[in-house]
Amino acid sequence: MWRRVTSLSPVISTSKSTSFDQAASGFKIWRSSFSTETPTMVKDATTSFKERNPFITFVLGGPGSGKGTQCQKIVETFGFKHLSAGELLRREIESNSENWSQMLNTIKEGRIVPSEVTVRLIQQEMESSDNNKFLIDGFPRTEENRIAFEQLIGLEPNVVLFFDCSEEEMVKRVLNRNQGRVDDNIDTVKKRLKVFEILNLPVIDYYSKRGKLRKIDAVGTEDEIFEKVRPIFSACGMMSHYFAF
Ligand SMILES: Nc1ncnc2c1ncn2[C@@H]1O[C@H](COP(=O)(O)OP(=O)(O)OP(=O)(O)O)[C@@H](O)[C@H]1O
Ligand SMILES: O=c1ccn([C@@H]2O[C@H](COP(=O)(O)O)[C@@H](O)[C@H]2O)c(=O)[nH]1
Ligand SMILES: [Mg+2]
Repeated sequence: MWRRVTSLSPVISTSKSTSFDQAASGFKIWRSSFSTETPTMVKDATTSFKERNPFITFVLGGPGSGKGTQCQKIVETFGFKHLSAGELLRREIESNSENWSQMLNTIKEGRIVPSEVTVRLIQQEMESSDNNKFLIDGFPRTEENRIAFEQLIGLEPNVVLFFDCSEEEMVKRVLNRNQGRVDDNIDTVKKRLKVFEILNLPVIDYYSKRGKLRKIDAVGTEDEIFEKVRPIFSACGMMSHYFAF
């Protein structure tokens, strides 16, 4: 049986932040006496995650479109916390957690793990992080995932990135990835592409209609693509995204 999601639990966290974060958060803010540039946010123990007013970015795109690669660059440049849903599931499998074999089979077949499992893992990581800016990579995969996140976490993303890549290029990248992933083979990739088209494109369409989608042409070098991502997160870009929602 799949486990159910636990309720939101209060956490205490401390984080370095930019002035943007301060403006965007409901945290009590104070300046460290050691630095005039690095304000520290102190969170009340009773404050729920939602009240932290986090900045949430969903990062979507087909298998091999470069989500993880670009997230790494966003982390280095803008200091986000990167949460890859697929990576969280792979960690669960490696730690032999409950249902690990069902999860492994699901991933091998390119299917989608039940929402309550994935949302619980994302929730735990977000709540225990002292960062308040999140990149949620490879999630939501389905409309059901999206609704589960919104209902359980009580928040919507501030912005949604979509790395738009041709199938031919995605297949080439996945088959060359060479990281030992059980789903990096031609049979599973074909299934993942189908699942992406049928289940993930409606999510992308939903956010497009909500004005939250930032579509990026993901063909080119990693650096070329990052130059298209950068303005979205530059100080002005983030402010306008934040206040637009
Ligand atoms: N712009 C690019 N050009 C060529 N290769 C790239 C580019 N971006 C990423 N890659 C390579 O393609 C492979 C897939 O990239 P990455 O792991 O970032 O994709 P992903 O979208 O996270 O895929 P998945 O959904 O399967 O996790 C990696 O080996 C990566 O080094
Ligand atoms: O929200 C999610 C994210 C991922 N999965 C499963 O994991 C694999 C790999 O995901 P990547 O994002 O490509 O690392 C994916 O094909 C799904 O089987 C999931 O079920 N739900
Ligand atoms: Mg990835």
